[in-house]
Amino acid sequence: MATQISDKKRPKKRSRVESEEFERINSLNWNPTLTEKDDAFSFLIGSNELEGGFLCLEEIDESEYNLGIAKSTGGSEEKGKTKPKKQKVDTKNEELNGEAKGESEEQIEEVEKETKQKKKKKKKKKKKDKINKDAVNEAEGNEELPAVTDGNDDQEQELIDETEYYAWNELRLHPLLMKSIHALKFKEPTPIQKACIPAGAHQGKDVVGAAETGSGKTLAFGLPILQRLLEEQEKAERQLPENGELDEKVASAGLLRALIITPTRELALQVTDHLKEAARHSNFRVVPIVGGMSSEKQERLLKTRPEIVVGTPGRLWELMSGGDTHLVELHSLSFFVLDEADRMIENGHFHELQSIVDMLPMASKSTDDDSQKSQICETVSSVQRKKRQTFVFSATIALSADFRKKLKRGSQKSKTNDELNSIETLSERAGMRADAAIIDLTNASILANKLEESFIDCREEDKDGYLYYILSVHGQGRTIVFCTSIAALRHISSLLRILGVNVWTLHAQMQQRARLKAIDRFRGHEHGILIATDVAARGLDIPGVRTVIHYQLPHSAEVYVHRSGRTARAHSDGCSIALITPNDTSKFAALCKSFSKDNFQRFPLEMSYMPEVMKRLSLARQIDKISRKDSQDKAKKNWLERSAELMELDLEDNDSEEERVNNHKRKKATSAQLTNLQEELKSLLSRPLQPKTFSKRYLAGAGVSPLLQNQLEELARQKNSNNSGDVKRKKLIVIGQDCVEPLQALRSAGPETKLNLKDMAEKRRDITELRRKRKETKKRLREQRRKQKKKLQGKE
Ligand SMILES: Nc1ncnc2c1ncn2[C@@H]1O[C@H](COP(=O)(O)OP(=O)(O)OP(=O)(O)O)[C@@H](O)[C@H]1O
Repeated sequence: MATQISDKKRPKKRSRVESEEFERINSLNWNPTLTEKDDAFSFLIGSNELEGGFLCLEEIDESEYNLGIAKSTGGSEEKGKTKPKKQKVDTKNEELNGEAKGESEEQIEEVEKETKQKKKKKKKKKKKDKINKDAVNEAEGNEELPAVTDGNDDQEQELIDETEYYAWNELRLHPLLMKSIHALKFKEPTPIQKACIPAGAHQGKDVVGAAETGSGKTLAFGLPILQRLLEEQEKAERQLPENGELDEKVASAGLLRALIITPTRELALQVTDHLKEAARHSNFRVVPIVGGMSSEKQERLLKTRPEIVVGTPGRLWELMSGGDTHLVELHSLSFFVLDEADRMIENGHFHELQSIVDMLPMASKSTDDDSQKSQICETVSSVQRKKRQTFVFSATIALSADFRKKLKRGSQKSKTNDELNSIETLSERAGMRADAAIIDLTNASILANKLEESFIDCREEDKDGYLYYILSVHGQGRTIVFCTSIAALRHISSLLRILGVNVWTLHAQMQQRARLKAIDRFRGHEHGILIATDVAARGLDIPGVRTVIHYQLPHSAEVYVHRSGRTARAHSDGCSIALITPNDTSKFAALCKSFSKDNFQRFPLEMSYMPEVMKRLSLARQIDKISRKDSQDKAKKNWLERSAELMELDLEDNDSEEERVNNHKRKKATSAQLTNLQEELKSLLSRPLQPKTFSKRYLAGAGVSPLLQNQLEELARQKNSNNSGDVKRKKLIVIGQDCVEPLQALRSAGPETKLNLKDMAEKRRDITELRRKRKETKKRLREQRRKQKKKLQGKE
């Protein structure tokens, strides 16, 4: 019957998408038990609620959301039953589709009418948004911004198997957000997203979130923010008169709704991009405010009054203290986020952050009377003036102090300013409520699940050799090499470049433009190598990073976790290799202790490569030394000449004729030596790195043809499968430049590479004891000698 009426009443020329949607509506199960009084959609939501096991919702009109997504609701049992159905994504039709579920024909007509009206309204708004977005685009220097689409765009209508996205349904996200999630092809929410979205988006709670690196924390706070903003927007629209005049006001209000603070500029830009992706089907604008870029440009960006601002504390505070109107109108702020919160309380960020936090209106102040004072706020309905939510996220919160326990105990006593340098006091000052949801998904080791860790113990002077070995023998996939100091970074990047290894560098003393360029280039190269300081340790999300090398150990366990977390992100795996010198052993043991690790794997090395590695390295070091000396001399000379010029002095050449000749000769000899060294190295580098001899255990794949390489690999596979029952027999693996990436080498290595950390700790204790005894003996001997000397002197 439904089909007949719809056929009669609707114009015959109907779009394919529309007719598909109506077929789908008509094919839905009719629930005859529903009375007119019942909420038309409650049976849909209700089932979802039961299956999802959610708590009551706060301030949410459920019938407005989840409708497009609800078609596959019914919980896990229904999951299997639902036929995978390919359909075009079209938000408007989804709305229509969802709202029409379980309705009579008249209701369908009504819905159609309503949809048309909505379409009209949205068109108007779209025009407005386009103007706003264009302004942002212009201010960002034509930086690409996703266009606001209404879902009618043909290119957007990809075929999507929505049943694949079933796991998202429980989270009841707005259809526009689901549309972005489809576009991002995120089939299911990550555990931290699953846990944070109900608390943050539906219960309106403050959230403290801890989960491993690369686990999707950005969307765990980003989606709740966008969900609530979309809800508010729709509520406001519903409450406004049909003519749409006030609608325009709401759209143009342009209040700051969410302020997200990150510790590094790169992370702020990345979070911005990520949120822009998620918000691409809404009209909310996300803008980055970071140091190292023109403040005028950023002020222009803020003039477009974006709803979401992501920034670093320094630049944000600079603009806030300068009185930027958009940033200081904080009464409208509904979300305050501290990403990588534990880094924020460290030196260098803390004071600006503290000042920003102090600017936030306190909960009591942000009530109605306060906002009534603001003229702008009056144009926005009260739905936009809810309590501010605070989100505090990091992979390593649980490592740093007893923040979690304190929050659980509700020990929220106010502290003095001096004591503010801890996450809990900072969050408290930011207005975090005592009933915040604490979501800690970190395991005992804190480290990412799919991360394989290893180490190489070596002498300080051999570090460069091992680094070159890993990069040249296993140079597969993207690699980040972490240094603690910029001097070390300069040293190894220079050596590696001389050795013909193409590397990019990233450190805090670089200009922002160069920093971003380095990341971009690294991102664009499948086997790229980035040498970085800890400025790249946190948050940087570059897909395909297969290996992280700790050239120097970091100062803290947190930094180790974040550095290693640049690999094995989202659903991928990866490995980390730490280069440990005798000086590092106690630091390393302490690190292992903080991760509750009992054994660690030694990275498998084919030592027969080392003579060739060291030969090349020795030449590179000599070349580096000569070039460095030469450039230092030139810099010194330039400085002298410049200073003399400034002081209008003539530089006298005091060298005698003989000295000048000798200098000239020396220079000529050095230059000849440099040329010889370069020639020698060039000839070595022209052939692939070869092992000195074939090892019993490994066959070297370097320098062999792909065919032979395949044959050797096949042979190795056969050998390994024959040996599978005999664990103790060493495996045969093939390593080579075109073959084995570090993770694979690590996985193929035998059990002998496992290092028991308890044994290591015992050995260390023995060594310490030995040193102590030696010291004591020396002291005793010294004492004896002194006494003997005294005796002798007395006799004399
Ligand atoms: N539901 C999802 N399914 C698949 N991939 C996802 C999902 N959510 C996020 N991602 C992707 O996972 C990667 C890591 O996400 P994100 O940067 O948010 O992690 P993080 O937990 O903040 O990491 P870190 O602690 O290192 O900052 C990103 O590339 C992101 O696009």
